[in-house]
Amino acid sequence: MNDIFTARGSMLIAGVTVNGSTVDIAIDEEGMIAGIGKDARKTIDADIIIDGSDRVAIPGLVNTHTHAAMTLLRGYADDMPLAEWLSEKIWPLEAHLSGDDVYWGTKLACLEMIKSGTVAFNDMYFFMERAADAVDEMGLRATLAYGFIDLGMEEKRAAEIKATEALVAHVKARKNPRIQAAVGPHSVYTVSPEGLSWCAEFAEEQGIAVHVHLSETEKEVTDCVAEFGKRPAVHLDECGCLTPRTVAAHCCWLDEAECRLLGERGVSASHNPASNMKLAVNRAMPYHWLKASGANVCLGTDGCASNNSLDLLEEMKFAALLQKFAWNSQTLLPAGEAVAMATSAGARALGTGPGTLTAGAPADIVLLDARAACNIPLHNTDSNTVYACNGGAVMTVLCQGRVLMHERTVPGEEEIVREAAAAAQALVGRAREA
Ligand SMILES: C[C@H]1O[C@@H](n2cnc3c(O)ncnc32)[C@H](O)[C@@H]1O
Ligand SMILES: [Zn+2]
Repeated sequence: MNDIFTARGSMLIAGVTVNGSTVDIAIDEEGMIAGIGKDARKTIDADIIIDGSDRVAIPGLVNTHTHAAMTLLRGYADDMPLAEWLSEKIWPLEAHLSGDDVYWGTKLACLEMIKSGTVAFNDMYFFMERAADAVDEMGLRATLAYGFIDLGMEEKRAAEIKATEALVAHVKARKNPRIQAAVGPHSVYTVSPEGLSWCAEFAEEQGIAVHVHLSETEKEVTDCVAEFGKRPAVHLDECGCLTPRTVAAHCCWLDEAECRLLGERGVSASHNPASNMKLAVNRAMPYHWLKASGANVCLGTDGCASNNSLDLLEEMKFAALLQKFAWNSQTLLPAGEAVAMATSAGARALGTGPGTLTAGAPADIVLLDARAACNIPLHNTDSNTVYACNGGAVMTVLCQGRVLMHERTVPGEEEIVREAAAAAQALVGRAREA
C-alpha cells in the first residue's frame, strides 16, 4: 500500500462510477486526466491501477476560505458573538502563536481536509511561511495570505506591509506549482483605507489574489456606514479591492446593489454557512442575488474555532439547507449547484483548473465509498454527496495525480495528531501564564 504514495507514472482508476455510469479514468505522468470513459484505458499504458469498483468519483473539493492553523483553537471558545469571540478569546490566544504552532496546526488541517476530500484551500493567517512548509509536505494545493490587520495605526501598517511582501517573495521563491501567494486584508473593520489600497495595489502589481472578509455581521455594515459613509462592499471597491482575483468571505449582509457590484467586478464570494450559523450572524448570504449578478459563488469552512471542522461534504449540506431555510425557498441551491460551489466554482476562485472530471483537467479526484450507507441506493450522485454523505465516506484522494490518501490511510497521520495536540496544549499553557 505504501508504494502508491510514492509511485510516479501514469495511472488508471478502473471501473469507477461517475454520474451513474461505470468508466475508467486515465491519468498521465504529469498528473492530468488523459481520458475518461469506457475506452479511456487505451489512452495510456498504466503504471499504477486503482480499483474503482465500489467507488464513486467526484472532483476534488476546494475550500475557498479558512484559517488552517486554527485547528489548534478547535473548541477553545464557542457559543459567542463574533466581536467578543475575536477580541476576548481568539486574538489574545493568537498573540502567543509561534511558527511551529502554525506548522503543526496547518498539518492537522491538511490531514483533516484530505480525509474529507479537499484538495485545495484558500488560507489567511500568520507565520504563513511555515504553513507553506506544511502544505508542501502534505501535497495539497493552497493559496496563502498573511492576515493583514493595521487597526488604523501607521506603525502597524508598515509592519503588515513588510510581512505581506516577505510572504509573497517567499512563496514565489519556493516555485511549488501547488502553492500560490495572496494578499490578505482582514476586513474593513481591521484595516484602514490606506492599508486596503496598499493591499489592492500590491496584489495588482504581483498579479496575485486578494482574500478578505466581507459583510459578515450587521455591526460591520453599520460601523462602516457610520465611519466611512458607505457600505463595506462599496468601501472595498473604492479602495480597489474588488477584482476578478478577489475572494470575499461570508458576504452575509450584502444588499442587492452590493451583490450587483460583486458581479460586475467578477468577485468570488465564499459562502461559509456553518461558521455563520454558529456565530449567529443572523443573515444568510443572499445567494440568489449573487448568482443573478454573475458573481462566482464558492464554498468555505472558515477556521476550526468557528466551524469546528474542515469537512466540505458537510459544508455543502449546510449551504443547501441554510439557503432554503433562510430565504424560504425549497428550490434554492439544489444539490448539483452545491457540488459546483465546492468544486468548479472553488477551482475558478483559486485558479486551480476547471474543477471537473474531464480530459485535460488536473487529476484532482476524490473516490467515495459506493458501499457506504450514505450511497445506498445511488439514485443520484449529487444528492447523496450533498445530503447524505460526509467526509467519512471519502476513501481515496488524488491531487495532480498524486495519491494523498488511499483506503483512508494518510502517511504520517499519527505524528501529526500527536504533535498538533501537544502544540495546542502548550499554546494554551503559554497564554495562561502570561
Ligand atoms: C486572520 C484572522 O482572522 C481571524 N478570524 C477567524 N475567523 C474569523 C471570522 O469569522 N471573522 C473574522 N475574523 C476571523 C483569525 O482569528 C485571525 O486573527
Ligand atoms: Zn474567516
